[in-house]
Amino acid sequence: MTDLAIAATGLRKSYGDKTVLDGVDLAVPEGTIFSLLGPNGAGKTTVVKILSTLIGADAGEIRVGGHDLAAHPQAVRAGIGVTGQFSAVDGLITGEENMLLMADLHHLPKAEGRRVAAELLERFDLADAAKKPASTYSGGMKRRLDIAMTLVGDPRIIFLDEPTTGLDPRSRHTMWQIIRELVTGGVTVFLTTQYLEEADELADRIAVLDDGRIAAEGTAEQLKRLVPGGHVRLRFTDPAAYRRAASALHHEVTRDDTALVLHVPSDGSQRELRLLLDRLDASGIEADELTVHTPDLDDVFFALTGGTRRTVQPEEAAR
Ligand SMILES: Nc1ncnc2c1ncn2[C@@H]1O[C@H](COP(=O)(O)OP(=O)(O)OP(=O)(O)O)[C@@H](O)[C@H]1O
Repeated sequence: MTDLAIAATGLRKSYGDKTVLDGVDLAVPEGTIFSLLGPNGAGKTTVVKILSTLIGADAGEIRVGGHDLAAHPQAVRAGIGVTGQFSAVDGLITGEENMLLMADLHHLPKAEGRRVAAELLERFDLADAAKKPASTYSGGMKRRLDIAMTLVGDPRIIFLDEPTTGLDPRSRHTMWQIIRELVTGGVTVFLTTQYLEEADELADRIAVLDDGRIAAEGTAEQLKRLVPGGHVRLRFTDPAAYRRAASALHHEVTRDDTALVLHVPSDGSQRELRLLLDRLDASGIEADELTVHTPDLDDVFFALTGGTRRTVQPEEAAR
C-alpha cells in the first residue's frame, strides 16, 4: 500500500456556534496531487490552515508526513511548505532578497543559500527580475516567487491554497506546469481551487467539500460518473416537429416546452448517437440543433454542493 502523506480523520472546527468543519476525513497518498474543491466559505482554507499547523482543530486525528500533528507540530512544519492566500512574499525587497531571507530562515550556510536561491530563481524564470522589488512583479511572477521561496526548505508536502486565482490563462498554464513538475520530483501537493477545470487537469484525487463535510471523493472520472448529465440536446424552431420528436422519443426525454428543447439521456457514444438519429430519421424529424453534452466536473459540483448531506462513494456509480 502507498504511504499516506496526509491522513486526517474526524476533523472538526467551529467558530463560536458556527460549525465550519463537521467531521472531515482525508487520505492523500505520497507523490500525488490532491484537490479540495468547494464553494466559497466551504472551509477549504480552514482545512489548509489546520493541516499546516497554523490553527488548531477542535477534534480529529491528523498525520502529516508521517508525524502526528498534535504531538509533533515542529516536525510537521519542517516537512511542509505553504503558499497561497497568506503569501510570504515581501514586496519591499527584491525577489533575490526574499529568497535569501528564506535561506536564512532555514539556516542554510551563506554560499549554499545563494546557490539555492539562484537555482530556484532560474528554474521559475525569475532570474532577470531577481534584483527588482517584488512589488513590481506581475501576479504570476509573485506566485512563482512564492513557490520558489517555499522550495528553499525542500518540503516533501506543499499546500497550495488557490494558486491560480486571478491569473491570466498563460500564467495559469505555467503554474500548472510547475505543479506537475513538483510532483514528478516526488513532492505531494495539496491543492485548493475554485476552478473545476484545474482540479480536472491536475488532481489524482478530488474531494468536494460542502457544508463542512466531504460530499464526494475520487478521481475526476469517478466523480463524473456519480452524476447523470450525459445527454443529447435537441432544439427545434417548429413546434410541430418538436411535438413529433417528443412523442417519438417519449419515455426517454426531458422536455422544455418553452424553449422547444429535448434532452435525451446518452453516453455520447457513436452507437447511441446513431440509434437516436435513426429513430428521428424513421419518423421524418429533423432537429434544428443537436449538441452532445458529457458530464463534467461542473455537473458534479452543482449536483453535490446543493446542501445535501449524503456521502456518495465512487463505487455506487459503478453499480
Ligand atoms: N477566524 C474566523 N472566525 C470566524 N469565522 C471564520 C474564521 N475563519 C473562517 N471563518 C468562517 O469559516 C467558514 C469557512 O472559511 P474558509 O476560509 O475556510 O472557506 P473557504 O472554503 O476557503 O472559502 P473561500 O473559497 O471563500 O476562500 C466561512 O464561513 C468563514 O466566514
